[in-house]
Amino acid sequence: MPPTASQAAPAVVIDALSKSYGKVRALDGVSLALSPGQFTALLGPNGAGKSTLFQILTGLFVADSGSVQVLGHDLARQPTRALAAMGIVFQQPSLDLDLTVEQNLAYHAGLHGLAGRRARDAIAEALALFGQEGARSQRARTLSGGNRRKIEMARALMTEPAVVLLDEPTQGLDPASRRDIVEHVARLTRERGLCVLWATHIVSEVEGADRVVVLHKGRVLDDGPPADIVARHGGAALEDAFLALTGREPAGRAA
Ligand SMILES: Nc1ncnc2c1ncn2[C@@H]1O[C@H](COP(=O)(O)OP(=O)(O)OP(=O)(O)O)[C@@H](O)[C@H]1O
Repeated sequence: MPPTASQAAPAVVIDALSKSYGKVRALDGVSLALSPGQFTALLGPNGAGKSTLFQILTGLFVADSGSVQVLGHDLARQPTRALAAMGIVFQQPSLDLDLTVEQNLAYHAGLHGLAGRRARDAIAEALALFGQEGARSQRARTLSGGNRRKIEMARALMTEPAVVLLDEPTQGLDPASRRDIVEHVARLTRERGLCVLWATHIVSEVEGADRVVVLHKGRVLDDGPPADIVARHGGAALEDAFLALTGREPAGRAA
């Protein structure tokens, strides 16, 4: 029997990570271990530190202190190996809208040393994961916002990463597209044993996550399955617990 997410060795270990911008402490001693096969939501309001954590995990920023290990590779000492294990979907859309979907993915494949038939196969497989085979020859500009996001996710998965980081990946999408994308990624997490970290401030999209890490003012305030967080902090739903944790009472409870 394969190990469950909680039994498997962590794919990512974040230890006591801190980062300040001048006097603003964006991350204050954040520690997390992320498991394969687990969809972890990093839930925090604006300014919580989510993007700062992602920028450190993706090697764009260096932490003031603390460490990150990805599949046992230290991000500071072995960045190439650590980064090679990760697929990333950035908060800002990043497709070249004047290129076709295939050209966008082929460019990314080339950056990862995939060419010729291997690249074509990887592109076809990645597009199929998100039901986007038919978009292959279309210019990215002609796709809906939701489908552009799916192409970015296909691109992130094309190199078969063990770890997938998504920073507010549903920004600007309508509720139906958001739900569709969350369900897609949750299914792939289970089927492929991915280690997924999904940052968002939208509570409703992560109610079905395996685990929710609540980040506020650079600190982890709670961490666990959504039902456990709700039970610990009261209220009827994750949103109530989130508002209580981050110091903003649910509207119904305001005096
Ligand atoms: N480049 C920067 N220079 C100065 N302060 C910054 C910089 N980037 C972020 N901050 C500050 O660091 C804190 C954490 O910001 P960060 O963008 O990481 O949060 P976030 O949770 O991603 O927010 P959002 O949901 O709004 O994107 C905030 O107080 C923010 O104003």
